[in-house]
Amino acid sequence: MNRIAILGAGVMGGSLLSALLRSGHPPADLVLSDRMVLATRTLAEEYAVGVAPATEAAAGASVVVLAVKPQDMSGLLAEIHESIGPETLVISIAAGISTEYLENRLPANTGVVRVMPNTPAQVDEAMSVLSAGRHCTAEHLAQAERLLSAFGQVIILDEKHQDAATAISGSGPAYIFYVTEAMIEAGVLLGLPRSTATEMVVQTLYGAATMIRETGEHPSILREQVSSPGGTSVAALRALEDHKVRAAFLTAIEAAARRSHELSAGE
Ligand SMILES: NC(=O)C1=CN([C@@H]2O[C@H](COP(=O)(O)OP(=O)(O)OC[C@H]3O[C@@H](n4cnc5c(N)ncnc54)[C@H](OP(=O)(O)O)[C@@H]3O)[C@@H](O)[C@H]2O)C=CC1
Ligand SMILES: O=C(O)[C@@H]1CCC=N1
Repeated sequence: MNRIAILGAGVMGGSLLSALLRSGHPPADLVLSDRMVLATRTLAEEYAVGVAPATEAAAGASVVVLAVKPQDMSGLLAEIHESIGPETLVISIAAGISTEYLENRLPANTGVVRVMPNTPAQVDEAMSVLSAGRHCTAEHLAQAERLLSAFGQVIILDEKHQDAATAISGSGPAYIFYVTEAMIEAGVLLGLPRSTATEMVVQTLYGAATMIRETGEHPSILREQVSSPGGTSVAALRALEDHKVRAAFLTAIEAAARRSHELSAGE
């Protein structure tokens, strides 16, 4: 039995579903469940996968992916408790929800892996950070790693780092999209057509990210290469320093990690 049940068919559940299909999982091995029955049916029809109530989906699965909001997790765990078999691997992608929280609400000795993925899973460029629960075997962890590395990079970390991972890579795409919006807006302010500004910004982000990855250079070296003495870049960077943009990023990412920690307490 290789069935994977995805419980929660929202943004992330849908992203994981499409990523798993692209990576070669047969549609017959995937089943989706969500309390929004109509939306689930639409998604299931689009991808030709099965749809079932959470209890039924979980009962027939070797891997159960929990993709509901942290605030909905305890209700879902109560619902599926009886459906989790001794061999079932439970993978949770919920921000802030610890493996201990999950283990305390699942049958004794259930293998649990906590994962923080991100939406670039939609384009096979996810960053997924995995942490093993107490009863997770080496085979469980390898299984989770295989599943997630099909649509991006995987790092295995001690669970104490999950709030940081959530703040950096889980929420990270939101910060990058925000910076992208701001740069496009600046282009429009300078009189460029929006579509032209968008093309310039997107290619610049893509090129800069590719340079960081391919050169292996520290970003500060790459930034210095752009900053000609007495030139335009250094004038802009001074304005960013004046507006404390670096400090704003530190504060913002600390706030995200704090929020992840609060979610673990059910707040
Ligand atoms: N979005 C992101 O970038 C990332 C999200 N995550 C995590 O993924 C999880 C899902 O987030 P996201 O996809 O954004 O949220 P969404 O709200 O888009 O999706 C969650 C879905 O689960 C449904 N749901 C709630 N309770 C149940 C239940 N008991 N049974 C079945 N379905 C249920 C919700 O229904 P309803 O709409 O009625 O509430 C909703 O459709 C969260 O825990 C989040 O922390 C992790 C990494 C990145
Ligand atoms: O904003 C959130 O809570 C989720 C978790 C990480 C990304 N999105």
